[in-house]
Amino acid sequence: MISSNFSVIIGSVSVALVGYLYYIKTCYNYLKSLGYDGPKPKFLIGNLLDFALEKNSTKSSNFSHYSRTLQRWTQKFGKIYGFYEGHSPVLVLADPDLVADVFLNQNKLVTFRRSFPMSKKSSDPNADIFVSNGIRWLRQRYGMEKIMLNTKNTAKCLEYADTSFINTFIFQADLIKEEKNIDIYAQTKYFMIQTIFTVIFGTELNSFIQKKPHIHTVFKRQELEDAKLAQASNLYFTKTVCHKFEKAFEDFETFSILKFMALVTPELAIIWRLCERFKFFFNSHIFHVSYFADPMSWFYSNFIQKHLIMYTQENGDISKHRRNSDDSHLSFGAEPNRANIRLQSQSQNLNNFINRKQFCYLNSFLSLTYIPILKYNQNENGRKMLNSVKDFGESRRSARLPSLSKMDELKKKKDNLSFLKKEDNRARISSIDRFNRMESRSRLKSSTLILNDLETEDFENWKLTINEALSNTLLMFFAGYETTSTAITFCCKAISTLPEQKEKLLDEINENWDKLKFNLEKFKIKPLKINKNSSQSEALDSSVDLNESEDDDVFEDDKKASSANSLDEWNDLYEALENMKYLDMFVKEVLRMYPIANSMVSRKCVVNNLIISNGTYKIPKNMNIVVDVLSIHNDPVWWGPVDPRIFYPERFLTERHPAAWLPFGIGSRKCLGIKLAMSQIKLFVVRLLQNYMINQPVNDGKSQNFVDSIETKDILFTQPTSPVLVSITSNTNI
Ligand code: HEM
Repeated sequence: MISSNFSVIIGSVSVALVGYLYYIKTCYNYLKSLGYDGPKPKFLIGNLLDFALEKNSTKSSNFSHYSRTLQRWTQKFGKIYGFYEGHSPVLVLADPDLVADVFLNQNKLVTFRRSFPMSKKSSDPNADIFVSNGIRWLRQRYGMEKIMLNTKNTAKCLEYADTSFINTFIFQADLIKEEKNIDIYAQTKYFMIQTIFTVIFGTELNSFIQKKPHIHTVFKRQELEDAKLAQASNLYFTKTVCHKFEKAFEDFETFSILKFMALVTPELAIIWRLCERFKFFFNSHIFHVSYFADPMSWFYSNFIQKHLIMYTQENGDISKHRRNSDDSHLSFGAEPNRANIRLQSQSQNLNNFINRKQFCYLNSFLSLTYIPILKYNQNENGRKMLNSVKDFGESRRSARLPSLSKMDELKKKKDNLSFLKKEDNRARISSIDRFNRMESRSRLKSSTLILNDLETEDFENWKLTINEALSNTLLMFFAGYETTSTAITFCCKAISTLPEQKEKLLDEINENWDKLKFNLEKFKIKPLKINKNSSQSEALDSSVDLNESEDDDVFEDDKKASSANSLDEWNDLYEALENMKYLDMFVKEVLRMYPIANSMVSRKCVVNNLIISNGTYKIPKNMNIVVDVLSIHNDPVWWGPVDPRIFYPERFLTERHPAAWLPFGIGSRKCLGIKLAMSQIKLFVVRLLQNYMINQPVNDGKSQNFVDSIETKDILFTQPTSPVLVSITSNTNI
C-alpha cells in the first residue's frame, strides 16, 4: 500500500516535471513567434551564460559585462531583439526612437520597472521607490520629487559636499607636496560616503564616533602631526563604512544558487524563497539571495538606530532611551506587538527629527509620512500611543505640509509626472483605481503598520508610509554612493589624461573664480588661483592671515559661520556651477562614454500589446524591456560627425535626440538623484582643480589614453576593476 502510494507520488512528480520541462522548451519559441530575432538560447538557462562569459576584447581580464554583451548582440541583431533569462523573454531596445516610444509613452502607464523573481515585491511594506510599481510608486515619486529635485535642497547639499571634500580629500592630499600617485577611486568613495551620509542625516559620519570631530582642528599648522593621527582615525571609520558598502555590492554580484534557480525557474520562486529561510543550514554564501539584506540590517542597527539614540541624548531625553535597548527602535520591519511597545519613544524620536531645522532627506521623507496607527490600539498603551502619534502628526502637518488648496494647486501644476496631466485618459484612471485597490488590499495585509484609513483628506493619498520613508533613506545610499563616486572617478581620469580639455576647464574655473567661493577659507586653507603659465600659483587673497590666533573651539565657530552663511551662498554656488557650460558638457561626455547604471534602465510592459514605431512592433503584456545604452551612446547616427569613440564635449553644443543620452534613464521614472549627482560631480571637479594639479600617473605602466586607461566590469553598475591612479600635487596654501 505504502509502496503504491509512493509510486503514485513519484509518478505524479515525474509527470509534472516532464510537463514543466516541456513548457520551458516551448517558451523558447515565444520571441520568434512575435517576430523578434536574438541570440540562440540554451535549454533552461537561456542566454545567461553569454553574460557570464563575455570577455573584454581589448583587455586580459574577463569580468562579465552586461552592457558589452548587449552591445555585441545589437551589432548582430539590430535595434530591437530579444534574449532569454532562463526561459523568460527580455526585449532589448537599441534605438532612441524606440526608447522614446516606450519610456515616454504618456498613455499606457509604462512606468513599471522590470523585477526579478527573488527581489522585493512592490506590495512589500518596506518596498522603496525603486522596486515599487503602479500607484505605490507614483505616490512615493510625487512626494520625493518635491524634495529631491528641489533646487534649494540641492544647493544645501553642496554645502555638505564641500565639507566632505575637506574632510576626506583635502587633508590627505594636502600632505602631498610632491607629485604623487593616488587611487582616486578610493578617495572619491570616501568623499561620497561622507556626502551622502550628511545629505541623508544632516550630520557628519564622523559624529558617530566623536561628538566634536578632530577634523575641524586639523588645519592648525602647529597641530599637523597630531592631526594626522586624528584624521587617520576618522578616515578609518569612513573606510570601514565604505568597506561594508563594497561588501554589499560584492554580495549582490556574487553567484547565488538560489538566485540562479529563481531566474531559470521563476514559477518555482516560492520554493527558492522558502529555501532561503534555511540558508543557515548551508552556511554558504551561494545560498543567500537577499539583495543587500544583511548589510542593510547592519546599516540599520548601526546607523539609523544610533543616530536616533544620539539625537535624543543630545536633546536631554536620555532616561527614556537607553543605549542598546530596544526602546529606541523604529518599527522598521518590526512585529506589531514589539512596535506597539516602542511607539511612545518612536514618536518622540521622530518628533525630534522632524523638528530639526537642518535639511536632510530622512527628515524630509519623514515629514511626508502618514500618521501610523497600530492595529491594537484599544488598550491603554495603545490609546496613549495613538494620542502621542496624533499630536506628532498634527504638529508635523501644520509645520510641514502644504495646505489642501496648495496641494491641489501642486497637483494641477507642472510636475514631471506628465501623464498625470492627461485628464481624458480613462484607461489611466481605471488602472490607477485598480492599483489603488490592489495596494490598499496589500497594505491591510501588512503586519507592521496599519495606515489610518479614517484620514479622508485627498492629499493623504500622496504621502509615504513610515516604512517607505525609512526604506527610501536606505535606498538613497545604494543609489547615490557607488554611482556618483564612479562618475567622479571617470571625470578625474579624463582630466588627468586629456590636457587640452583640462585647460578648458581651468579657464572656465578662473573665469568664474569669484562665484566659486571655497568653504575652505574658514578652515584657514586658501586655494590658489590657477596660473597656468607659471609653476607657482598666485595666492588669491593675502588678507587672510594663516597664523592668526586660533580659537579652541573651531567646531563651534564653524557651526556659527555656516549658519551665518545663508542658503543664498549655496544657491549662488549652485547657479555658478549650472552656468559653467564647458563643465556641464565635460561631465555629460564622460557619462556618455562611461554610462554607469545601464541595467537599471528597464521597464515591464503592463498593457496588452503596446504598439510602437507606428505599428511596426508589438510588445505583449508582461514583457521585460531593457535598453542597450552603450550602443545608443556610441552610435554615430546620434552622436556624429565626430567619432563617438573620441572624447569631445563640444558635441553637446549640437542638439541631440532626447533619448540618445541615457545615463540617468528617461521618462517619468528617470533618476531622482540626477540634480544631486550632477551638482556633486561638478563641485568635486571644480574643487579638485582649484586645489590640485592633476596629471597622468607616474610609472603606472597602463595606457594613458582616456578610453583605454580604465578597465571596467558591469554587473550591477559599471565599476573600475582596479585602483584608478592619477598623479596629484597640492596647489593649496596651508
Ligand atoms: C552618477 C550618478 C547616478 C547615476 C548614473 C544614476 C542612474 C540611475 C538610473 C539609470 C536610474 C534608472 C532610471 C530609469 O529607469 O529610467 C536611476 C534611478 C534612480 N536613482 Fe539614480 N543615478 C545616480 C545617482 C543617484 C543619486 C545620487 C540618487 C539619490 C540620492 C539616486 C536615486 C535614484 C532613485 C531614487 C531612482 C529610482 C527612481 C524611480 O524609480 O522613480 N540616483 N538612477
